[in-house]
Amino acid sequence: IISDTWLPEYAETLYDFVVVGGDLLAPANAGAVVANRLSENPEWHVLLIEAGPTHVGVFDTRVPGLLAKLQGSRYDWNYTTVPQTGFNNRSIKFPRGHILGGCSSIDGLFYTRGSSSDYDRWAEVTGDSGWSWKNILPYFLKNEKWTNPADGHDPDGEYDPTYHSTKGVTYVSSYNSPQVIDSKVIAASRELGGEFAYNTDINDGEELGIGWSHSTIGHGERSSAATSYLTPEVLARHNLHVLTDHQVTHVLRTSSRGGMPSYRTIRFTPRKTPDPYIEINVKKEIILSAGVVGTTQILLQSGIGNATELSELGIKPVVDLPSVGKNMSEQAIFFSMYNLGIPGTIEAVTPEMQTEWLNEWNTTKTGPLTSIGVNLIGWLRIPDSSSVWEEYQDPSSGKNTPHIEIGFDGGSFQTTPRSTIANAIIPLQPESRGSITLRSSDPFDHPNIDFGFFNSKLDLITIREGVRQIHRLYSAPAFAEYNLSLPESFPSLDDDNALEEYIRNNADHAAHPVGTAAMSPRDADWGAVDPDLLLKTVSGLRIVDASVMPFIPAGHTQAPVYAIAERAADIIKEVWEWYG
Ligand SMILES: Cc1cc2nc3c(=O)[nH]c(=O)nc-3n(C[C@H](O)[C@H](O)[C@H](O)COP(=O)(O)OP(=O)(O)OC[C@H]3O[C@@H](n4cnc5c(N)ncnc54)[C@H](O)[C@@H]3O)c2cc1C
Repeated sequence: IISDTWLPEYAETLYDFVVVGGDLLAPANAGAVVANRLSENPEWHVLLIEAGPTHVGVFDTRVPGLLAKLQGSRYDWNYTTVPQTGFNNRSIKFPRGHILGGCSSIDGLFYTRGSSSDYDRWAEVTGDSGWSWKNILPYFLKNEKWTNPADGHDPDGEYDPTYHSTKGVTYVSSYNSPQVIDSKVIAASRELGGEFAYNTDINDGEELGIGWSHSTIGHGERSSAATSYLTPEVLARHNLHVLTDHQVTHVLRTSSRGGMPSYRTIRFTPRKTPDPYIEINVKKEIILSAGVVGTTQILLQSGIGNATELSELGIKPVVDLPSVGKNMSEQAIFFSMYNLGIPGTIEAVTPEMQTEWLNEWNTTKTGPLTSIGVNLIGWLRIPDSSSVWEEYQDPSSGKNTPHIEIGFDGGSFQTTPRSTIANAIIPLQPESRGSITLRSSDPFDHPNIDFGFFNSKLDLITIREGVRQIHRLYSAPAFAEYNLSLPESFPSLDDDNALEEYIRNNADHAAHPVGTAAMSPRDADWGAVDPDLLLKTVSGLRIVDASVMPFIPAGHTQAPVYAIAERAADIIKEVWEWYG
């Protein structure tokens, strides 16, 4: 059942598991994944609680090209960061999905896994080989349902089938609608080779080079955690209840188990009228999949976190876990724009074109609105020979891990390139760390979100080097006829200080924060969860979402969250099936 009100049959059920955050066990993903997998056991009663509304009937979530309309809408939590020192004290908007499926219902649909070394590093720092690339890959495959692109082109050569699965649940495809600069980027890659060499599959654990982007799109439509894990068949299970429009405010200590405080009581309330508060007990576990912000907020409001900071806010500290909300790692993003010096390029999208594209999508689920805007991605390293490494240590997980991602947006929504090519530049493995802290003891108050951008200058330098790498690519003969130039306001590429200042004034976030409840070895005195994702020092609380990643993978985060959630579901099943 799915309901936005607390039904009598919900109140009458004694739940084995409550999952918080509608990305199904990893509501991005995560919450929806977990709720789905646990309710496969008909003996277990599972309740999934989501603060936002259902995704059913929300048209804009279905059409990939309309994703920008979701940000700032009622399907977004609409957070704002605290002033970012590294951004010359600018505060920036920070969207998060407020809807079943979490961010996967509103995100940019890029499907990237990161490099094999990212997961081998997780295994090393947690002491659990289950997180290694070799062992996590089957969970990527369990999630993925590879399908042919909407425009009918043959994706042969744009991926390696060995590393993909057609048997999972979330659709993944190669690019769905061509854009004009694609052939130029491929030609330049061939001409220059080296760091720009063509990579057949950017998701096989070896990302470096330039390759086709993959996205969570199937048959022209967004595939989210909600559409893939909360299908009508899954929602028809007698033992799965989904409660939308309700916010979890606290987890409460119920008793003790195994010498540890047992957290098996959960408190929540309707989101629109925060009254009445409902409290229920859970037989087996509470699983927090509320994302980096939601999960941190619930833990801190419940007195689980840095005891001194909580006391200062008048919250009684009950579990002193100083790592909660700390160690946050987020990538910055910066767009460099190039003007096209050829006549006849389209200046702007007209309303007529938009209507035409929407008609096409409505009738055949094809056309420009099936595009995520970026068909090719470059994954680059700052060379070992660079003077940067005289001052800084390499923050990447290994030599096969890129420092920089470059997305090429050259008029995907037009048949000829618009007069500007936009290039998204992301420092993939930032050294800077930020935090989420409470503003007050009111669970409805948005917390302080501080990404700590450019606290380490290396992240700024990484973007600066990315700007120069793009310039090298555009100097290839393939781009000569475009006669590209940087806007007049853009500083000289030779002037480090001017370039850095320009980046500080114009950078944004990439929407991929992780690490606020990071995994660490069972006996470590840092980190928030053990390698099985159980919250340290208590019984009954598990965290399954982007918060647990100890380091951000070199890419976007929804695919890693799906893999974490799938593995977590197996871990939970194994434990509780053993207990019977
Ligand atoms: C605008 C945007 C663009 C992005 N683009 C991409 C991309 O192109 N590719 C990619 O890989 N990743 C992208 N991401 C990031 C990716 O979607 C997220 O990293 C991932 O989905 C996070 O999953 P999660 O399970 O950790 O949390 P979320 O997806 O944030 O899910 C948390 C869920 O919990 C709910 N919740 C929160 N607090 C409470 C509470 N107290 N009570 C009940 N429910 C609660 C939320 O409403 C939400 O549904 C993007 C994200 C955004 C916002």
